Amino acid sequence: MTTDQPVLLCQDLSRHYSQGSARIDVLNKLALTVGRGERVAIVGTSGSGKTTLLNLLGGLDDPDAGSVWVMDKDMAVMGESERARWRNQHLGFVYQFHHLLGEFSALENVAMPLLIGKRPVAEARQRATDVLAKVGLEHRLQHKPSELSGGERQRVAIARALVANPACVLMDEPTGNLDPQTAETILQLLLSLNRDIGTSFVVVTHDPDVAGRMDRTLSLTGGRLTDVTGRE
Ligand SMILES: Nc1ncnc2c1ncn2[C@@H]1O[C@H](COP(=O)(O)OP(=O)(O)OP(=O)(O)O)[C@@H](O)[C@H]1O
Repeated sequence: MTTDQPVLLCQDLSRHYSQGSARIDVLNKLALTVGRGERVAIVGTSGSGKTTLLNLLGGLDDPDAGSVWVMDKDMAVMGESERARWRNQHLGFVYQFHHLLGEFSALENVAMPLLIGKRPVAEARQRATDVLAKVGLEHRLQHKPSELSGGERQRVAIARALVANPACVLMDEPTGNLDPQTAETILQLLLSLNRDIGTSFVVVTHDPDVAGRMDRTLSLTGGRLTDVTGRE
């Protein structure tokens, strides 16, 4: 394994949906390479296929054709459980509806990926405590999601995405539905984690400010990605 190996690599990725007799070709031979520590924004109009792409990258859905490589492995050739393990080990997810488990505390939610990965309970709890402190929630460890604010829940979701030290975090509008100040705090936090740990990001966003703080902006149009970074 070389150090310049991409963390994510897609080739010829295609996905369509059928609606009655109609066929919607959402992704059409799409290509994407995300390097180690690279921050990539994905933008596109509503319905252009951003969620479809994110689901394929995360292995939550299968392409009609083409491949998704995570680190040095082709997701298509893995069995279901091996793929789940690989994903758990190398990818983190921050989706809009953060899917925190309502009956568990912030600490338990964040420790969950490590426990699923069969790490010892004491180690998982310690690591979850440390990561929650990093996102400024050391005083909210025992709160359940319903006892947290929207911004706090989003920070718990980020802590959970980062707890296993993934190579890459896939994010869908990580600052959506947050007030500007909380959004800025969360963005700063993500950028500092990228700087300190070298975690790569793939961020789907409608927010030009978020996109502008990534290394590259790719626009999803006609089922493919085009670089629209356009910096001076
Ligand atoms: N399960 C499905 N069955 C049929 N069509 C679908 C299905 N899921 C998505 N689509 C269609 O595929 C297209 C892409 O959807 P997708 O959710 O990926 O878009 P998006 O870019 O994430 O949109 P938004 O910004 O509005 O969230 C849309 O036209 C949508 O209607």
